[in-house]
Parts: sequence; C-alpha cells; structure tokens
Amino acid sequence: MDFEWLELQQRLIPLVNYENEYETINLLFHEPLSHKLVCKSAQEWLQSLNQDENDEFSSKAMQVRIKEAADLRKEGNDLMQEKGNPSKVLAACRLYTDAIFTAIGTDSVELSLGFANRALALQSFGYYQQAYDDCECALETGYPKKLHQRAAAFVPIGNQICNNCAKTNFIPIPCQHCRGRVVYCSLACLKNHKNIHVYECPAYHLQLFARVGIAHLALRTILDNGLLTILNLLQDKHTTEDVWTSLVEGGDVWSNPTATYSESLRMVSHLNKMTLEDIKVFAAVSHLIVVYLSRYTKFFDFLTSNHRFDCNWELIVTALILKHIGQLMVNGHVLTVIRPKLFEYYTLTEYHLLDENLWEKPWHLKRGYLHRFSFIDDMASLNLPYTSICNHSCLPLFQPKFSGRIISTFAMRDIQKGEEITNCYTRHYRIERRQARQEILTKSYHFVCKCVECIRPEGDEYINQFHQYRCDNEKCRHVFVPQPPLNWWQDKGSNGLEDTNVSCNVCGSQQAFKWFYDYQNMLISLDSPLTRLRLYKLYQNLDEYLLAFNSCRAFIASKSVQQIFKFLNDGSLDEVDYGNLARMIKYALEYEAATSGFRCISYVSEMTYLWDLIALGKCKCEPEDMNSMSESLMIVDDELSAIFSNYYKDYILKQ
Ligand SMILES: C[S@@+](CC[C@H](N)C(=O)[O-])C[C@H]1O[C@@H](n2cnc3c(N)ncnc32)[C@H](O)[C@@H]1O
Repeated sequence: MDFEWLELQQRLIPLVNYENEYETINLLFHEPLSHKLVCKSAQEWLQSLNQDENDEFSSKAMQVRIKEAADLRKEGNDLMQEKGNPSKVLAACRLYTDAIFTAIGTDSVELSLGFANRALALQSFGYYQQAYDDCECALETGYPKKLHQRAAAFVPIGNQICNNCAKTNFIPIPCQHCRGRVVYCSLACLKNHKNIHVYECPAYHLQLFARVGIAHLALRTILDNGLLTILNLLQDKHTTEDVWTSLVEGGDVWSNPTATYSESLRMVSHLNKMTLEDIKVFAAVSHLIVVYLSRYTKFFDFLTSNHRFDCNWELIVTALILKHIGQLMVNGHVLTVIRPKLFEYYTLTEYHLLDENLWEKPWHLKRGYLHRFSFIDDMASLNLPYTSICNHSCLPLFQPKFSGRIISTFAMRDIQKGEEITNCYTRHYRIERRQARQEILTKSYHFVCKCVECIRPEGDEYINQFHQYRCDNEKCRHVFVPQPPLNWWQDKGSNGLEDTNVSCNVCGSQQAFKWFYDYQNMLISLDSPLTRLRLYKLYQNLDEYLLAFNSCRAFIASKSVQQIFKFLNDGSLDEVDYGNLARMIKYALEYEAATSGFRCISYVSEMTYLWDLIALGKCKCEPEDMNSMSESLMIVDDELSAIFSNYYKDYILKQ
C-alpha cells in the first residue's frame, strides 16, 4: 500500500471510536465531504496504478515483444527436435509458456501460436487435458482459422458417418424417411443438415447416389453452403446467360472474395482435356440429377421464387453440376480414418460404441482391445477448396489431419518465407516409384511432376532400399530389386496357387517365392500353436531372401500379427507368442516410420498392437519410442485421440 495515500485516509475518515464494521463505514458514508474526498483520492490513486501498470507493460514496443515471443517459441521448437528426452519437452513447455506471457496484449498471432506449440509439447509429454485446453486457447486467441478448414461439402462413402459433421465415432440417429440410409451423430447435426437433406432424402430412398459417383459430391457442393447462399448476389441478373456469366471465370460472383461458394467456383478443372465421350457421360449424369431434383423436390420452386427475373435454373444447375464434376476430379479429397472392424461386413446398425466386447466404460476400452482400432477405411469424399489451392509435390510440405469434416495441416518442417506450400495427391516418393507416381499424376491430374524427387537423377534410390531380394535360383543368389509392381504380394489370393511374376533382373529366372506361399498357407491355421511356431521360424529365416529393411517382410509381419491377435484375448497365446509378436510389431512400426513417417495413420494402426501388448504387461517400450508413438496421435481425429489417451492412462502409464 501507498503510505502517503493511507496517511491521507487517516486524516479524512472521521472516526473517533470503534463500535462495529457497519457503524464505522456508515459514519464515512454520512459525512458527505469526507466521503467525497475519500472517493476522489481513491479514484486518483487507482488511476495512477493503472497508469503505472500500462507504462510498465508498454515500456517495450509491441514489435519488440512480438519478436521476443517468436524467439522464445523458436527456442522451444529447437528443444522439441530432441523430443526423445522428456526433460527437454518440459523445458520446451516452459519456453512456450514464456512466449505466451510475452505475447499477451500484443494483438498478434504469436499468442495463439504459443498456445498451439505448447499444446503439441504437452500432448507429447502426456498432459492430454492440458494440451486440449491449449488448443482451445489457441483457437480463441486467433489461431489462423484457415489452418482449420471446414470441408465446403462432403459425401459419405458407406454409411457409418455423420452426414452433417463427418464424425465416425458415434451412436446413430437415423433419418426416418430414407430408411436410415442417412445417419447423424446428434440431434443438433440432424437439425443442421435438414436444409440439405430435404433435397436429398428422396434420392437416398431411391438409392440414386450409390449410382452417380462423384456427381453426388458435385450436387452437395451446390447444396451445402453453395448456390442458395449467393442468390442475393444474383438478384440483378436478368437472364440465364447473365447468371451463368457471373458464376464463371472473371464473373462478379466468381471473383467475390467473401462468398464461400466462390472458392468452389474458382477451383481448376480439366474437362477440356477429356474425351467428348467422357464429357457426354458426365453431362447425362448431371442432367439426371436435375431431373430428379425437379420431379422429387421443391428445389427449383425455391430458386424461382427467390429470383425476380426469368432464369432457366435447371440449365444453370445442370451446368454447375457438370462444372463441379470436372473440378472435383482434380480437387477432391478423401477422408481416411482409423476405426474398428466389427464384422466382415458392416450392417446398417452395427456401431462400435455399442460393442459390449470393446468398452469398459464410455470412451475407455477394455484392456487388450486397442488393436481393434487398426482398420483403415475411406469414409467420405470431400470438397476442400482452400486446401485445393496447393499444388502437388512427391515430398509434400504438410500432412493433413481430419477431425470429421475439419481439416488441419501440420508442417513437416520449418517453412521458409515465400516457399510454396505443397500437398501430396498420390503416394509420396518413399512408398511409390517415380514412374508409377508420374503415371497417376499425368493421367488423373494432367500435369508432369517436376518436384525435387521427380527430377533427382537417382530418383528411386530411397524406395528401392526397401525392396531388395536375394534370387532364389540356387545358381544365381544375386541381390535384385524387382520391376513394378513393387508390392507384388498385394493381389495374391490366399490359395497361393498363382505365379508371382517376379523375375530376378540378374539371371532372369522367375522367383518361386516358396517362403511366401508357405506363409500364406499358415495363415489359415494360426489357431494351432504348432503352426504359429512354424510361422515365427519362417519369419526369422526370411533374412535368407529378403534383405535390409524390407517391405515384404514388414507386410508379412503386419499381416501375421493381425491374424494372431484374433486369439489375444482368449487365453490361447503364451510367452513365446508374445515375444515373437512384439518383434514383428516393432519391425512393422519401424518400417512405417521409415516410409510413411510416424505422423501417419498407418503408423498409428500398427501401434495399437504394441500398446495392447504393453497394456497386458507382455512387452516393454523405451520412453523415447513411447514419445514418438504418443506424438503420432496428433494426426488422428479428436475423439480417437481421446480413446487412445484414455487407454494410455488406464493401462500403459500404470505399467
Ligand atoms: C488441386 S489443383 C491445385 C491448384 C491449382 N494449381 C490452382 O491453380 O488452383 C490440381 C491441379 O493443379 C495443377 N498442378 C498441381 N500440382 C502441380 C505441379 N506440381 N506442377 C504443375 N501443375 C500442378 C494441375 O493442373 C492439377 O490438376
């Protein structure tokens, strides 16, 4: 307290004796002059405090504080590079905390970046709830929204996805009118989606969308925050042609920077490079959808009643569907998620949250059941006009994360100012050879890729190291890398009778790959401990044919684990099984890390097996490996991430 001010109060307050609190203050309030003076001096003193505080806070120029915050964050990021070391992670968290405090009040993006960076570090250390809160703070303090983009439109592939928000972990609320073919994760989603579904419900009833492919996404692009949101911008267009001109390149709606639908209208298309036959097919499908809309819904009534002039809306909408088909063929995205495979075929009513074999309590799995979340599935096609701005590179700069229809992007490394931010449209250079990549890019996307990996003279060197075989012709035994297809085993049936069609490129002899067929035959009788022992032996002896870090070996490891885990929770596996399983899982995981990277759902899928073994006390893991694994969760959707972190807290931390 300020002594001078207190002395002044002693003089001003007319107190001569003390009775109680009320009387003391009452005296002050009933002596108007003293009361006024006390108030005035109190106000002045508070003002001076405020002034001091502001002076101190703003003594450093705003720009200086922004820079200091950015430097602190950078220091934190440098420490995070050594994330294997938990104490470095915490030290990084402290630097991020300093950055956050330094950035308070600077009105810059630094504050939100401080929170966002700390969230990642906290998550990697295991402070999950705190990491979640930091993400919320980052969003509230202006974390660039464009880094979290909501798909402009999406259509489900299959039916276990909320039609409004694209969540995949939920208990369904079905639309009663289309026989449950459309489901929602909540009543709120059902209500939010009503404006779109009213035009689609009869089509679901007819199962029309199962027959029109990408045209459904084109229609959704029009229905979901699309044409109906820009009708006010079309009010002054007198003719059908005027309306069309404003929607295509150079038109006023097309170039409108604030209309969300304009982002979709501006996406590139290569319809002009397709054959006339193909274009005719797309035009016919577009027309079919418009016939449906006009016969089964009130869509065109709505358009006509909302436009003053005579416009042939059926023509406009048919042309728009055709336009979006062309665009989405080179701009569409796929939502791929991890989810449990319940049965061989999904039925309309099987939802994993209701599987009594999986759950201990809500969002907490039973011990030993995480591996059920190892199934990777394509759930939806999406229109993401903002992400679509990015060109392709076989060595992309970012990795997308989908949480329902919200996509966020994670930079794979520091990005230089002015550097082009690239995405990967196909498989990247670590998992597909240059020629195969180029074929897809030329055929489907109509360009020749000239990224660093495509122009490198020794282009396939990296991927080839994972495909080295020793020829099984006894007279040759040379090491060779097969011609494409590299993953020759993928289209092999389980009867093991077909030829592999892989030849040694030194002696030319076709490979018998007896070991592969032996392995395939064992898969069907893995319930027998003896067969499992034979399989482990075969796996150990693969060194004879598969060299270095080998892709086929990783495949065999992964597939075998998947099959043997069917017996994990019925008590039929023993310590020999666990030891061999752990070895195979670690191999498959390391392979994923070397090829796809550990921030990738195929890595997370392999990881579920290891976490189950750890949870069951059948295997141990080094802290740094545990850290990489926890960090990989940053690319799975928020609900799945919560399921994994609950599992971690329930069974792994306690080991
Ligand atoms: C999703 S769009 C990318 C954004 C597009 N370049 C634009 O201007 O909006 C895909 C199309 O962009 C072009 N494109 C993408 N990556 C490219 C690259 N690396 N080199 C040349 N053209 C590319 C191709 O025409 C491709 O079909």
